[in-house]
Amino acid sequence: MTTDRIDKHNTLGSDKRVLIMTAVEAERDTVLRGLELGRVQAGGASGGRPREPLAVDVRLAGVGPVLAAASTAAELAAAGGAYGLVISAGIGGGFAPVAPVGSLVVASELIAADLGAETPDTPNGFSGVDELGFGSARIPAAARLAGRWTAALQAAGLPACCGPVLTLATATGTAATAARLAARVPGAAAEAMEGYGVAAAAHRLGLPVLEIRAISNIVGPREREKWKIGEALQALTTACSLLPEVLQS
Ligand SMILES: O=C(O)c1cccc(C(=O)CC[C@H]2O[C@@H](n3cnc4c(=O)[nH]cnc43)[C@H](O)[C@@H]2O)c1
Repeated sequence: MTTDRIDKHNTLGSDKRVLIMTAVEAERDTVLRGLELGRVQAGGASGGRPREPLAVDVRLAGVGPVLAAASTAAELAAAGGAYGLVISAGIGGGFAPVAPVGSLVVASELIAADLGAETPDTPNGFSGVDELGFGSARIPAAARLAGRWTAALQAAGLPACCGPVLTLATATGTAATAARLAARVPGAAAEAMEGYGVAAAAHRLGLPVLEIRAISNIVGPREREKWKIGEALQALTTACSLLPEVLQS
């Protein structure tokens, strides 16, 4: 169902656009800067076949999964089938030791980590909607594109990994919650607040989805003043500059 806009080589159909959703303006501007950098670099590269410019729209989702789903659904509806791929992009918290500050996480799965019920009689004290029989809190990313983006980041010398990215309506602020989430989702790499919402809107229409998070802080006790936002946005710029090569090669 998610392959019809991505051809057998896992490249984007030439008539399809890419929709990138960010929570806030600073992230949107960073993504736009990265895409522009990619364009300039591709123009300057010698040899090889010249590429068509990637048709990308970068839009604001707002903060949190609910706004993100509503905003993405509205963008997709307004575009009437023009999009072939949807990406949630921004900064995020990294789970130690998987994703240190300044690194990048490409989602393997986008997981609504707090969508379920507290169940004091279970080992984790929580049952997700999957266990409760109310659908799924997990949406897989477009696997080959996620792998290709991760490989491109690593080849460019950036610390990057591919793993589950958790979406939460409430950002984690204690070590206890961080430990609970890591136990709930083995291999958890990052958390943010929009990915699953963006993905739910895309998934409804059978569109493939990706999420990228540039790590500004470690998931755990809240120390907002220590977030390395500039470092994370710099990493996000580079990641987005590689996107045309990832999607079009
Ligand atoms: O203050 C700034 O300059 C600034 C620039 C860019 C982004 C921000 C944000 O505050 C973005 C909010 C956005 O960040 C995600 N996020 C980041 N760390 C975490 C976390 O540890 N847990 C959950 N979410 C996190 C989240 O997606 C927010 O929507 C500020």
